[in-house]
Amino acid sequence: MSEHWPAPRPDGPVERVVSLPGSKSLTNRALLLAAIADGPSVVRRPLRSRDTLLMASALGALGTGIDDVDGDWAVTPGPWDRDADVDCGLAGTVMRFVPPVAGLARGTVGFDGDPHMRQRPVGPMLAALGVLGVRIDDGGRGALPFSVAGAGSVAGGTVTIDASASSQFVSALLLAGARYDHGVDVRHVGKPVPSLPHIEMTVQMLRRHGVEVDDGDANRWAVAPGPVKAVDHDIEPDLSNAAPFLALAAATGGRVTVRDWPAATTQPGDQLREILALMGCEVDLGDDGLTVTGPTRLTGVDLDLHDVGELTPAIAALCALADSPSHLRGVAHIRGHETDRITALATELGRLGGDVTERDDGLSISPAPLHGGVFHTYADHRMAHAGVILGLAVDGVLVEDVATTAKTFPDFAGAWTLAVHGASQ
Ligand SMILES: O=C(O)C1=C[C@@H](OP(=O)(O)O)[C@@H](O)[C@H](O)C1
Ligand SMILES: C=C(OP(=O)(O)O)C(=O)O
Repeated sequence: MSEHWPAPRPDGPVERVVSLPGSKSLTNRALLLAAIADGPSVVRRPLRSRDTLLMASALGALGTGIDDVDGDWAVTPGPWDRDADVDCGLAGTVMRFVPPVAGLARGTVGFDGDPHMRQRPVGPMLAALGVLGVRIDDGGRGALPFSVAGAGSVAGGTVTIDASASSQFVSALLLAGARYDHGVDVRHVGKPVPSLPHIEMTVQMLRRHGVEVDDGDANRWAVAPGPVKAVDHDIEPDLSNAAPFLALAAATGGRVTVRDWPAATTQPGDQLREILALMGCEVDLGDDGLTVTGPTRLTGVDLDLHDVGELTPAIAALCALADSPSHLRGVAHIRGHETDRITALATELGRLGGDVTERDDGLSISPAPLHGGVFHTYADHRMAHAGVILGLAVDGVLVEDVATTAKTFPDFAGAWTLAVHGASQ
């Protein structure tokens, strides 16, 4: 795979039916809950990508049995009785979800990751864990690398946290909370918590495991102490990774069906239905899956993406192809994602001729003639998605390091080429 990948450009409207790999967020929650459950269980149709393999390795290093059975993952909780090292890679879910359960291990668990992972926010969560009784050594940095001195049990209780930098701080404490002696009662104080659907996903999955969660008040989540019942999970397709494939219909005036789109889901990617409709697409959720039919011209949108920040790169790319201005707001927190996505999008869209204004909490994008060139991706899978979307409508877009998509999508370049050109290419 060359470092600068020529994004495939179709000859005309694309009509395609695609099946997509499983959800990163559902797979990593399912693995973690299976590992702290009261018996063995199976995670069916899991995503196997860098982020989920890192989660499986982390839980395996602690002492969990994770076996491949016909493509599914059979998980057997084991005695967490050893020291371990956890590589977080660039996976927020590994850096945030594993430390709270590492406190339940008997041993010292070290955490580190990719160079950029040391910049991603985790300090408020480490401080909250300290209050709950987990011993952390982070050298006062509030960032990777750090270690957790697992004592075999965690007291738990009430804690106040500013989770405005990432919803994953809250999800992480809730996922572990039932196994703490007193449960957890998490109260958020600060600017609004982003990505609330992901917290709802955590709450729903905990309830499936028989865990009692009180989320009746805004900015407060309480998990009662008790066993985490072993239950099997069927992983839905990753609806956020559906964004470029649905954009293929939107940008070419074609028609794309994503199979197995769930009728009801907590995945924030489900909001693509509403967003693409606002941009002028026809959207139909039926028995075959979700079908999006693109318009002759895309309309710009004014959107608060606070709840669905991870969709911003793909939507920004579509906005750059629209024939009226767009304003994407409410996503200051995505500056702490795989890269500073606001600056990265403004820089890279601008480099290809886009008319983009960077705001503190988002981007304004106006119609402008685009041209080819290198689209830098900053080790960010969703920047690569933005690049290939632009390449649908602009000749000569070269996506840097398309392999970075392996974070959440195995062989994305292959799947994308097939989606754009069909089986004959
Ligand atoms: O809990 C999760 O699985 C996620 C929560 C969100 O994180 P932030 O709240 O940090 O945006 C999202 O962007 C990320 O891709 C996955
Ligand atoms: C923000 C993202 O990932 P992470 O789970 O690493 O935070 C993402 O996938 O867009």
